[in-house]
Amino acid sequence: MPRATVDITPAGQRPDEDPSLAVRNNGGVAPSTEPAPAGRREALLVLSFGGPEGQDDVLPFLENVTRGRGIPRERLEEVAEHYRHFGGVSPINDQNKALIAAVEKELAAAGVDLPVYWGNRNWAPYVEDTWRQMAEDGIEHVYVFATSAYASFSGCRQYHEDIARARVSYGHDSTRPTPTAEKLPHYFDTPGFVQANADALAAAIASLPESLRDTARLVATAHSIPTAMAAVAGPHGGAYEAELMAAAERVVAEAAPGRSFDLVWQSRSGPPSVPWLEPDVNDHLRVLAAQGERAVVLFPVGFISDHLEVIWDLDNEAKQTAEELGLAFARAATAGTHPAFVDSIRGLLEERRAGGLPRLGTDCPAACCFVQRP
Ligand SMILES: CC1=C(CCC(=O)O)c2cc3nc(cc4[nH]c(cc5[nH]c(cc1n2)c(C)c5CCC(=O)O)c(CCC(=O)O)c4C)C(CCC(=O)O)=C3C
Ligand SMILES: [Fe+2]
Repeated sequence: MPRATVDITPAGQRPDEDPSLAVRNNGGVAPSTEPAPAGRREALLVLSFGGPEGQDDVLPFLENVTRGRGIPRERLEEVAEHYRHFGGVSPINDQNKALIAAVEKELAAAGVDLPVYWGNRNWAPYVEDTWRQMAEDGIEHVYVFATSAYASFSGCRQYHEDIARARVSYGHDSTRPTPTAEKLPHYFDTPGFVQANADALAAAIASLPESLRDTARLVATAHSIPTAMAAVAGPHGGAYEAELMAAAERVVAEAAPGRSFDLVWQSRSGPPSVPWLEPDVNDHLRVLAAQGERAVVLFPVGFISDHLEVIWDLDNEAKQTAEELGLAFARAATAGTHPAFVDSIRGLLEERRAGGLPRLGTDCPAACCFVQRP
């Protein structure tokens, strides 16, 4: 089946025709258009956000996440409470371990002999430590699967920066060369990611009482980001919203053909004076109730696992909002370890190993998603 893509760049234009592409935003390494050289020792790195493993980790973790980001103290204390509610343990680490186990199994079944490593930006195992391990294991080239499917500073560029930092951190005091690396492209439009989300949406619709299934309002959610960040997402701006809209359209076309849906935002942070994408999911539920809607199905297509921002901000907060408004509520699962999603991850890896034209997320113009820090 041909791979569906959304053309974020203008017709016929490759991102690297942009004159700002003197240096690629890919850890300093231009992605190859040749097949992987025979005999090169390669690995897959699952690069993620990281999360605390207990109450003592919560504040140091939050300090790592927000260092230099201008997040008010009150917001941090509020988010700390969300983690404390779950014993200070983020579900994201177990979810990443499960994803890695599923990908390892998938690669083995397909006869792809490639070790899979795990590293994070904000908590152990830190990506710098994983990089050292990979280098010491003799790995020469790393394909990086970031646990975000979309463009934006937070979802793409920051992962490129993590890769660059990890490469340099190993390079200085070692006898072996630091491995080269390439980030795998955005994957919101891969058939497996769409299929996983569509199956989950169909199941969530089916979980409602029969009388509400056909009329329930379908609501896609994603992490809000500052509007200034959204404006510069992708080579030409606006790619975060465009990719999310494209993904949600495909998911609904698959799970509930012909039905309309809304795309709204969750988990806003930052000081109130800084504008973020709106409407917030809770405000949107109020509008829907006022319009006479009786049921909603939320599908968090902006995330790939049911981590804390999903289980707290949707299963607690948004659900409670819906209850207060008398709206029946269902929440679709994220892609998680759905076999179709895992299959598409193998596909992304094999696509890059075969060479060919690198796509957005692998080959990003130098200024892509660049945001001035607060
Ligand atoms: C676009 C996006 C994704 C999706 C892409 C991706 O998945 O990467 C995402 C994912 C996640 N965000 C997460 C957690 C947090 N995000 C924060 C803060 C922020 N997120 C932002 C954006 C995003 N975030 C932004 C613009 C900020 C403001 C600070 C800054 O400009 O960088 C804060 C600080 C407190 C707060 O302000 O909320 C926390 C604790 C977790 C882990 C959950 C768990 O532990 O299970 C995950 C997967
Ligand atoms: Fe976040």
